[in-house]
Amino acid sequence: MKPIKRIAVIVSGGDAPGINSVLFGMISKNNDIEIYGFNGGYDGILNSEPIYFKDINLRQANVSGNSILQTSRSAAPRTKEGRAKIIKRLKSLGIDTLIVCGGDGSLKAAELLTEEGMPCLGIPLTIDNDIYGTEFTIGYNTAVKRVVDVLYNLHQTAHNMPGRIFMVEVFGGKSGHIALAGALAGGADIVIIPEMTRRPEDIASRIKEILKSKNDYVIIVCSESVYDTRDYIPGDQGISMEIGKKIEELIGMRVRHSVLGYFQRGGDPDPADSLLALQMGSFAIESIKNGKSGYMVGWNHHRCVLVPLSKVVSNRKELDNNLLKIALEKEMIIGNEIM
Ligand SMILES: Nc1ncnc2c1ncn2[C@@H]1O[C@H](COP(=O)(O)OP(=O)(O)OP(=O)(O)O)[C@@H](O)[C@H]1O
Ligand SMILES: O=P(O)(O)OC[C@H]1O[C@](O)(CO)[C@@H](O)[C@@H]1O
Repeated sequence: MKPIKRIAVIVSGGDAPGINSVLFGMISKNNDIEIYGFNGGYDGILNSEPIYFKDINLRQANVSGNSILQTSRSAAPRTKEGRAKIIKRLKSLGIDTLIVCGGDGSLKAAELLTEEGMPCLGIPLTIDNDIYGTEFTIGYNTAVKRVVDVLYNLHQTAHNMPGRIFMVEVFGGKSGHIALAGALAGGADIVIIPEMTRRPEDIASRIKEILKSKNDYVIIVCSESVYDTRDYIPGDQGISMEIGKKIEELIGMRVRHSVLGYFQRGGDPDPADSLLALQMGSFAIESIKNGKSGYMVGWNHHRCVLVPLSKVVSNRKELDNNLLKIALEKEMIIGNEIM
């Protein structure tokens, strides 16, 4: 087997806390391998010069959410011609393997590049946690913590001025992982997620029930993508306002809103994400040394594993069953699973 000398790393799609820790994990195993990075995702391969990582003090950067490598959404990998340009550029620099840190779209591109002649390895990095083959994605735990921090504060103002209804809209793309975990950990009363149906009438009657029995307040967590009349477009915000309006009409009470938005994606990583990222970065290098490509590094049963990229991109990740069961038992979800 030909010894691997040069690896390039990119971050692609939405950023997530923990990028620097992935790099830190890679460098500590650097031995006989040169590691380069490109700023700006797939576009960066075409438009920028590689950065050699040995020159950078990663120890300090490890704890920061201000990433050494910037990310982007780019058009190039979506066409065969674009991918051919990316492969040509990487080969001209003598790169043996490309490591792609990103979400499902980025990993799809990595799968296609591998098929077309550029060996790639994927690392699941997205706050949404919506990637098949891994229990957690890098950035997810930090994003859930952001939601929970807000809910803790909300409980206090809600307690101080009782009798009110609060609605918090959270990120998560087309999945409800952040909303479900955030709502449970943050003690919300109701959670609205894209995987389950939600009739405003049912939500309204549950709100009335809670206000009557507890006599204090109601906190609702709503996923950003729960549109019924059209498809969700990444970055869309405001569906909670629409649902809130319907609830107001049904109950005759005001719904008070907070749309969390990008605040959930920025900031320093929590230790859980730093440690996950460090291990995935280190494992990726180890795997490349063992001649692996065409895989994603996943996290299952407390350890890193390799999952074929083809499997990752052709399957949908289910919600955590235990969390879903608890939310249903507590009547935080009023609806049925969407098939
Ligand atoms: N079907 C596809 N084929 C080829 N390349 C793709 C495809 N989908 C996405 N990509 C590439 O991956 C990049 C990132 O994809 P996308 O914007 O969907 O984010 P992501 O990686 O899914 O992360 P996140 O959902 O967390 O933002 C795109 O800008 C594009 O370059
Ligand atoms: O930064 P953009 O392109 O507006 O995308 C926002 C989307 O990206 C994500 O943060 C995932 O990276 C989603 O949670 C969110 O809907």
